[in-house]
Amino acid sequence: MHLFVDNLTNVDFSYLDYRRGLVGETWLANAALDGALDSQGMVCDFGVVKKTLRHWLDDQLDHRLLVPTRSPHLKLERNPQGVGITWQVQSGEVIAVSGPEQAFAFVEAESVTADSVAAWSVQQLASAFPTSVEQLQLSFTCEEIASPYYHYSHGLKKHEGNCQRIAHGHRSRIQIFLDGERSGEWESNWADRWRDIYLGTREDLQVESDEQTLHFAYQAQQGRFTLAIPANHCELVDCDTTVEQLAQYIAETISAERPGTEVRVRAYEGIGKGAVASAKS
Ligand SMILES: Nc1nc2c(c(=O)[nH]1)N=C([C@H](O)[C@H](O)COP(=O)(O)OP(=O)(O)OP(=O)(O)O)CN2
Repeated sequence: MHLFVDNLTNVDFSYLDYRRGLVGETWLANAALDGALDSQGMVCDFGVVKKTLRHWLDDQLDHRLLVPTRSPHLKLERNPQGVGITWQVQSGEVIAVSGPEQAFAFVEAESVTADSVAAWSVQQLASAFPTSVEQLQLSFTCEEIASPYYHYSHGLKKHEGNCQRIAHGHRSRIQIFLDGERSGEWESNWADRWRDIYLGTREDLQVESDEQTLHFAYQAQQGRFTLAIPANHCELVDCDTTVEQLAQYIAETISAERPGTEVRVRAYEGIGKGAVASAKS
């Protein structure tokens, strides 16, 4: 018998990609199980399926940096403070990240794709279900978005939860209204500007930064985090990168270019949530 659960949960994370660099991403998770019927006449109680998988996905993938451990572009070191990673991008540039172990997911694959992460997750979940479940399948899909969207990575050092991790991210739609009218042109501008971007807070910038490479570091509840990233993969902002403050930043930036226009921004963080901000200069 075959059982399925669509849209189990969504996971927000970043990953290292040879071509794109540091990519913020959001996937929806779907599950399917094969097995015989148990004494309740079920392959497995939906309550058990959803609780088990949501707990594992929230704990092991959500808000982590996914690192493909079989990639030739990776160098990985473990030290008493946690993990240090160096990643070579196709352009020849390098991204270096360090932080506590819990900020990373080490995916045994050559690259991070929806299929490789699903296959690795299924291996990790091998003993999570009763023996009556013969096979588990996971799949990850992207939210269908017909309008512009961007992928960003960031870290919120003041967040008491896992958003404090320096390199986690989202795939998010953006809606921009000028004098009440939706502007596809401005939405496309921001989707291009923030494609695979790191949004860094200026106060986290370190003195060793130069024109080529920006270095960020901070101490948060889970430990010390550092990131060195090519400057052309990064946009610096003077605020924390909560979605409230990013929506305001976008609205004010547009408003400065379009004085006298009422600018309203509806910025999403991942799927189905975000913030609205307005500006007029
Ligand atoms: N009001 C705000 N709350 C939160 C913000 C924010 O900008 N404004 N940001 C975060 C983090 O950036 C986090 O990455 C958001 O991820 P998400 O998975 O959506 O957050 P949750 O863990 O709360 O939700 P789950 O659906 O349970 O994963 C957090 N909060």
